[in-house]
Amino acid sequence: MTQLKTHQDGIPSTPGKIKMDRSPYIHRLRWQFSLAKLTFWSCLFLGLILLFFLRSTPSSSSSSYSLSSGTDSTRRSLASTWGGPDWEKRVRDSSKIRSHNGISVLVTGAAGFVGTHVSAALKRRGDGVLGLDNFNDYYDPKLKRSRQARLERSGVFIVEGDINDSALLKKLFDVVAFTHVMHLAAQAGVRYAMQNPGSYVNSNIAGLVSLFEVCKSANPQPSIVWASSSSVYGLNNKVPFSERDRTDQPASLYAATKKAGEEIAHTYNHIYGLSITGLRFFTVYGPWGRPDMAYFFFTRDILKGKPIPIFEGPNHGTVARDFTYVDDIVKGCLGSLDTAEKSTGSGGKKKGPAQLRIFNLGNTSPVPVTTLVSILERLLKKKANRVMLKMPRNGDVQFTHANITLAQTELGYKPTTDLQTGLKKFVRWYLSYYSDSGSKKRSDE
Ligand SMILES: O=C(O)[C@H]1O[C@H](OP(=O)(O)OP(=O)(O)OC[C@H]2O[C@@H](n3ccc(=O)[nH]c3=O)[C@H](O)[C@@H]2O)[C@H](O)[C@@H](O)[C@@H]1O
Repeated sequence: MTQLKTHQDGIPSTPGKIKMDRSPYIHRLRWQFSLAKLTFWSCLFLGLILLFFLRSTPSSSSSSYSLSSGTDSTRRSLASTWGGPDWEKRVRDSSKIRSHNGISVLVTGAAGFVGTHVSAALKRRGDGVLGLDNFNDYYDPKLKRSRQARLERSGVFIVEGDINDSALLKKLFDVVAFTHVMHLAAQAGVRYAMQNPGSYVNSNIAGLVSLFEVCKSANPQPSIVWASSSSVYGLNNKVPFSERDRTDQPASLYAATKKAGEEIAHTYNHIYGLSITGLRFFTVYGPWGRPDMAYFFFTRDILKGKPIPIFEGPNHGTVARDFTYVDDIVKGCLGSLDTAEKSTGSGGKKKGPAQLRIFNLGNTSPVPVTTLVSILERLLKKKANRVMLKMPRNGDVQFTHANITLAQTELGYKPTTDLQTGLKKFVRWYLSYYSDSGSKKRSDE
C-alpha cells in the first residue's frame, strides 16, 4: 500500500516496476495511463504525417526538387512578395500594348542574359512586356539587378517570383490576357549539372510543367516560345546539326532536361492544343552575358593574369563552338513570336491541332576555343596564361555546328555578327560595366 500511495498523485515513472494490484484504483490508473500513451503516439504519428506532407508539397517559391542538400534552397533567394492594387497596376502598365498589331508577352527569366535583351527589344517596338524572374544566385545577382534596373528605365516591370509558383502564374494570367509567353527561365550551364542536379529538374522540368499547366488553363491560351539548347544533339556526330538529327544521346543532365522539355512540349501541344516553339540556342554570347560562360570568365581571368583552362579533345583534338551573338538570337526569338500561330484550346480543352516547332538558332560557323582566346587577347591587349587540359567528362561535347536552313525559311533568321565583331562589343561592355561598378564600389568604401 505504501508503494501505491507513493504513486497516488501521478502516473508512475517506471510503471513496469509496480507490484501488480487488482484494486479498481489501479485499473483506473492503468486506463488513464493507456489513454495518455495513446494520445502521445497519435500526436507523434500525426506530426510525422504533417512533416512528410509539408516536405513533399512544393512551396510557392522555393525549390521543391532539390536533390543536393542545402545548396539549391540557399540559391533560391525568394520570399515572394506579390499582389495588391499597386502591384497589379504595375503588371498591367508594363504589359500594355503600345503599337498597332503589338503583342503582350510574359518573359520568364527576364533578368537573365537572353531574357533581358529580348524584353528590351520587344518593349522598343511597342509590345507589352512583363518580366518574371526569381533572381537566384547561380551567378552574381548584382548583375541581374543591374539588368533589371535598365529594363525598368525602359518601362519593363519584372515580377519577382518563381515559375514553380503556380498561384503567382495564375494571378498574372488573371490580371493580363497575355498573347504570348517567351519562356527563358531555366537552370543553364552544362558542367554545373554534376554539382547540383536537383536545380535542373526543378527549373527545366518541374518549372516548365508548372508553366504549361497554367498556360493550358488560361483563357485565351497564349502561344509559347521557349529556350531549348544545342546541347540536345549530345553525342550526335553528324554535322552540321539539323533539327531532324538524333537527339536521344544527351551528354549532360542539362541536355537531358532540355530534351525532356521538348518531349513535354509535344504532350501539351497534343493534349491541350498549345502552340509551342522550341529554340535550340547555340552558345549565346554578348554584352550583359552570363559570368559562368567561358568567354566571360576567360576575359575576367586574362585581365587578372590567372590561368585559362582550355579543353582539348582526344589526341589534342580541337574543341569548337558555333558561338552566336545575342542580337542575332533576339532576332530569332522575335521572329518566332511573330510567326507563332494561336493556340487552339481554351480553358484546358483542345479544339484542334496546334503548331509545334523546333528551330536551331546558331551562327553556322564553328570557332575553336583557342581562337576565341586569341581574339580576347587582341581585344584586351594582354596575353592569356593558357593551360591546355583534356576535356573533362562532365557533359561537354567537342563540337557544335548549326544548320539553320529551317529557321531561315520559317523565321527569316539570318545571323550577321561574327565572333570577332561580337566579342569586341562584349569586351567594350565588360570594361565599362566593371570599371563603373569598380569605381562605384571604391567610392562606397
Ligand atoms: O549552346 C548551348 O546549348 C549551351 O551553350 C553554353 O554551353 P557551352 O557551349 O558549353 O558554353 P561555355 O561553357 O561557355 O563553353 C564554351 C566552350 O569553352 C570550353 N571551355 C569551357 C570552360 C573551360 O574552363 N574551358 C574551356 O575550354 C567548352 O568546352 C566549350 O567548348 C551554355 O552554357 C549553355 O547554357 C547552353 O545551353
